[in-house]
Amino acid sequence: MNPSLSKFILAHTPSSILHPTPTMTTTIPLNTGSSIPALGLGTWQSSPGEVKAAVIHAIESGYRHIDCAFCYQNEDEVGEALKEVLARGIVKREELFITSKLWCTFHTRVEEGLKKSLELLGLEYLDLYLMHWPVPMNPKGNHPLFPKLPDGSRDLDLTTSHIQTWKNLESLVSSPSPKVKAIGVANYSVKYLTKLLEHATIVPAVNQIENHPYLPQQEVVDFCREKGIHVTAYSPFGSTGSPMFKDEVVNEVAEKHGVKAGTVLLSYHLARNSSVLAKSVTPSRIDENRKLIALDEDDMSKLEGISKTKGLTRFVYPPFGVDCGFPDKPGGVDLSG
Ligand SMILES: NC(=O)C1=CN([C@@H]2O[C@H](COP(=O)(O)OP(=O)(O)OC[C@H]3O[C@@H](n4cnc5c(N)ncnc54)[C@H](OP(=O)(O)O)[C@@H]3O)[C@@H](O)[C@H]2O)C=CC1
Ligand SMILES: O=C[C@H](O)[C@@H](O)[C@@H](O)[C@H](O)C(=O)O
Repeated sequence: MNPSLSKFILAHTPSSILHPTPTMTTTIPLNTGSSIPALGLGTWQSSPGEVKAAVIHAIESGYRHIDCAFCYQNEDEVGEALKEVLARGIVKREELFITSKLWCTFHTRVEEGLKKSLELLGLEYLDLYLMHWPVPMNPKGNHPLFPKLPDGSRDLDLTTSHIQTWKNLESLVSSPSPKVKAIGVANYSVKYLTKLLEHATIVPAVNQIENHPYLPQQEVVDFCREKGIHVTAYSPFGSTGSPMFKDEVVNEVAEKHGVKAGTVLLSYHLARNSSVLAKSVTPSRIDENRKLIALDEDDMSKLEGISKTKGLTRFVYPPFGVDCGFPDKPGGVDLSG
């Protein structure tokens, strides 16, 4: 079949048909011909000393997708966990989907950034490498990850553009023996994606964004769908302390199905044909988060109604001082290109 026709059909097929009974190992196609497991374990703010056990527990209990990043400063421990599960034969490398991300101070050093993450994780290749934010920061500033200017603001590298960074990421894929199976972006708005696509040779496989009923980002999700870019949702519970577990509407939908609030918050993304990342270092919660259900149209319209009534809440927005193009966060320097 003509590839653009099959892309069109996929993009317009309701996810209830694509995933009638979603499970944590349901996979969703990427524009690379590969696919991504619907549920991934998040590792941001998973403390060293806790994250190794969390990753081992998750893989033992069936997770196959782990979301990592150099700036989480725990990739060495995630690597220890991967080494152990692979050595014990619990999984084979090719059964895992491992993502890492290029940090902002590495935009001009893409190969070095990748090499560092691969070394820390003890891997030969990544399944997905993302540009963490479209925001280059000074690689020679007063801190290797979070450089600041004397006034306390983040030390941006205004001589570099996220578009050039993308070109450098593209070279990773076209190198003779690529160490990344796919490249993508994170925290991209429609504005930044539009600029990127004007110059891209490779369409990003994934855009990883904050996404949940308090921040549906429907315009980004629709744009990505139209362009064949898979969306991965982060902070599905509202990040640290899982504030959205208390939401009345979420609990109403959960009660209807006889499940916990977390199941509804995770399943919401499956119904949108997105994958989702849930972070926990608590074994019982890692287990609990495996449960996914098929939500119906009525559930989805209730969940969609939350932000219409309460307005939008974005839980993760670092103080870059940059206008990333999100309508709910105007102001700051425009780096879209
Ligand atoms: N690309 C990007 O810029 C970003 C990517 N991400 C990725 O997405 C992942 C998920 O997002 P994150 O912001 O961490 O937040 P989440 O929305 O996944 O929430 C994590 C919080 O929820 C708690 N929790 C998890 N499961 C349960 C449960 N079943 N019951 C009660 N509480 C629970 C965790 O506690 P505990 O661990 O103590 O159990 C933790 O406090 C990140 O870890 C990271 O991998 C996140 C933010 C930005
Ligand atoms: O992935 C998680 C988030 O993007 C996180 O990496 C940033 O919020 C970072 O802590 C920052 O302050 O810039």
